[in-house]
Parts: sequence; structure tokens; C-alpha cells
Amino acid sequence: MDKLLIQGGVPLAGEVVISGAKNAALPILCASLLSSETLNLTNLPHLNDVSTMLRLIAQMGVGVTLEGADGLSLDSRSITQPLAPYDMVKTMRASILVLGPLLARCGEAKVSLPGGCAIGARPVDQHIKGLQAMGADIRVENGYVIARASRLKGARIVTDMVTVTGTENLMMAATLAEGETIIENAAREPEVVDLANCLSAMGAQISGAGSGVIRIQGVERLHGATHSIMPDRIETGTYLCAAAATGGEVRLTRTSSAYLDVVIDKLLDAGCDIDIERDAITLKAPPRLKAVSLRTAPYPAFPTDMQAQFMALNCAAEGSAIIRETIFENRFMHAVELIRLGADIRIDGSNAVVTGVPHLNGATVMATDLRASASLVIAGLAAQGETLIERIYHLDRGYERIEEKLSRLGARVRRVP
Ligand SMILES: CC(=O)N[C@H]1[C@@H](OP(=O)(O)OP(=O)(O)OC[C@H]2O[C@@H](n3ccc(=O)[nH]c3=O)[C@H](O)[C@@H]2O)O[C@H](CO)[C@@H](O)[C@@H]1O
Ligand SMILES: C=C(OP(=O)(O)O)C(=O)O
Repeated sequence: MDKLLIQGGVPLAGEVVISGAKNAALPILCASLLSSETLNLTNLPHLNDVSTMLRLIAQMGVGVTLEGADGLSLDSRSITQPLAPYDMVKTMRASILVLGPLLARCGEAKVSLPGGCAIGARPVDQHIKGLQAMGADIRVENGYVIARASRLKGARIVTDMVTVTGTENLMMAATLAEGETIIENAAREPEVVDLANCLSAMGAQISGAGSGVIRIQGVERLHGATHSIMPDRIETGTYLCAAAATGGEVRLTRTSSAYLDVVIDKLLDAGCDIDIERDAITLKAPPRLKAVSLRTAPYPAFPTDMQAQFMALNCAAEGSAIIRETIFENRFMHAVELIRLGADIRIDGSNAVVTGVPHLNGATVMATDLRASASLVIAGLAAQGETLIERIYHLDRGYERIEEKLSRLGARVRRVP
């Protein structure tokens, strides 16, 4: 199993290109199942989750042709088996996103309950409840969601909580349903909007994406389209944090600050200088960061996927801060590993109190999930001495060529067996 070896203490400097967003690419790959015509995508990130999703839809019969450095064409003219087997979905939460499209297009689906980051129980009851409201007959048996519907019918769905993939699954299913579907309490995440833009380019009738109420007027069929995946706001935020933690100065290109308002505000509060261009962001760190408190919540509030990285920032900042996680019940697993690097963190339920220490010291630590891994990379880059991060396969799920991008910024980091 690969590990990452980091010699810390080098301020990051230079420019790095941000990749397409994992959490937009994954639902959009599933959207290809909705049409028998070709979907062409660009700015697709090279990530293990993307490869897993491509393998999953390919075994259903989708023809996948790579085009250029980051392009792809998907030919779903025949779906031979509407099945997502356990072995292919156990590593990835987003695999549940094939359920809505398969049911809408094929009238049946058998999808294993998904795996993914162990940051909470993460049930899929809202996905199931919404599809049932649209007339699907669904049972959960032997770890599989087994669903049938002759043709889904439009419905008014109010989800119990804001769910990102739940909103995406129901929105995709509704594009081919008979009549209008209204999703209330919908997720407003930018990745939901990117998916809606792709579906609209395929001929779907969607309004309200990006607000709490999405309306979808079902159509008979969707057609082919071309779509460019939005930049990854979480990868962007992660590199901003890495620059901030190391006292560096970096310029991130092919990205946008548009979806990062709260993250950028927190970095300003921490004392960073930030310059925003149309498709680039430059951050210059202060000599020492100030600790910043935050509370995660659905978009447009502070993203849970940036919580771990900010905990790493606070570890060697001046003062103390409270981090409150409200989305997932088990998303502080990085704290014990950060403590191994010398951090002062106290966990009390969904709150973590971080008191800045003068500096962190390198140690061997274990990555437990994707963003926890990112926080350990940030802490390792900022720490004095050598940090060895074990189980970095989590990082490869969501960060494209991370050691290459960091090395380009001057970091002393390499992958070791
Ligand atoms: C592939 C993808 O886009 N993943 C993102 C997506 O995950 P994901 O879509 O899985 O997260 P959700 O928004 O669904 O989860 C929010 C909360 O609702 C709960 N819940 C959700 C659905 C359901 O049917 N029942 C239920 O109880 C979850 O356990 C969690 O506590 O949004 C999360 C929250 O921004 C991000 O951290 C993930 O990176
Ligand atoms: C939690 C994440 O991913 P997933 O939902 O795919 O587990 C993430 O991207 O931080």
C-alpha cells in the first residue's frame, strides 16, 4: 500500500492547475445512462473514483472512449444489465447515483448499498423515499436496493434533510418521468447546478437548480450533449489551505472563487491576502495564521469537505478555535492523527476545540478518509521534519496527481511503497 513521505517546513510557492470536480463528474457520468445518444465530457479529473464509476457503467453496457487529455465520450445506446454489484461500489458512495438513471431509463435497477468514506452511517433512505413517491416499487434485500417502475411519475418530494446525492438522484430520475416533479429542501451545492446544466444540455426541463426548490418537467427522451465539468472547489480550497499553512504564496488557475465565498472569508480571517481573478486565485500567507472557528452546513455555508483542512490550519495558528461539524457524525477521525503531530485538539461530541501550538513535528500517521488525508498532507507540509502518511489510497480517490502538483509548488513530497 502506497505511503506519502513529506519533508515539512517548505513554504509552497508557484502556480498549479486545478482539475475538474470529482463531485460533479461522478453524477454527470451517471447522467449518461439516461440517454441512448452520446454524451461528450471535458475537464474530467483523473481520479480513482472516476475510474471506478467508468468501470461500473461500462459493465452495464456503456461504451467509454477517452478523448485527449481530459475528455471522454459515453455511448449508452444499449444498457445490457442495470446492475451495480457490491464489488464495484464498495469503495464509493457516489455509486448510488446510478439508481435513479437506471430506473428511469430501464424500468429496473439492482444497486448494492454503497461504501465510501466512513464518516458516518450515510443511509440512502431519502433516495428510496423520493423514488417511491415517483411510483417505484423498491425493496432492500441482501444489501441491494432492488427497484422497478414501468414509468416513473412526477411527484412533490420533500427530503427530511438536505442531501446532495439524494437531490441529484431524484433530479436525474425525474427528467424522464411523466409530468412534473418538485424537489423541496433540495441541495443547493454548485455540483447539483453543474449536473442540472448537463441534463439541460441533454434536453431536460429543469428550473430552480441552485435554490432549495427544483422543478423538473419530465420529457420522453434525452439526447446527446457536450459538457465541461466545473472546477473542483474542494481541491481549490485544499491547495489554498496548504499554501496558508506553510506560509507560502500560490496562484491556482483554471478555477473560480465563485463557490468558495465562505472558505475565502475564513482564510482572510486567518490573516491571508487573497487576490481573485476571473479564473485564478492567488493566496499569500501571513507570517503566522490566526485560528478561525467554523461550523459546517449545507451550501452556501461552510463545506464539510473543507473541515479537516481547516482543522490542520488551526493546529499551529495563534489562538484557539471551535470547529463544529453538523453534517456527518463521524468526521473528526483526522484529529487523533493531527495530535500525533503535536496538535492540541479536544473533541466534545460534534465540536472540536483546537488550540494552536508554536509548530507541529513530523510523525507517522494514518489516513482514514479522503479529506482527513488532505488535512494530514497539509499538516505534514507545515510540520518540522518528516511525516509519513499511510493508506493514501483515499487521497487518490479525490486528488489528481497530488504529489506532482505539490512538488511543482516546491514541496518535498514523494510516494513510497
Ligand atoms: C459524491 C458526493 O457528492 N459526495 C458529497 C455528498 O455526499 P452525500 O450526498 O453522500 O451526502 P448527503 O448530502 O447525502 O448527506 C448529508 C447528511 O444526510 C444524511 N442522509 C443523506 C441521504 C439519505 O438518504 N439519508 C440521510 O440520512 C447523511 O448521512 C448525512 O448526515 O455531499 C456531502 C455533504 O456535502 C459531501 O461531504 C460529499 O463529498
Ligand atoms: C466525502 C467525500 O466523498 P464521498 O461522498 O464520495 O465519500 C468527499 O468528497 O469528501
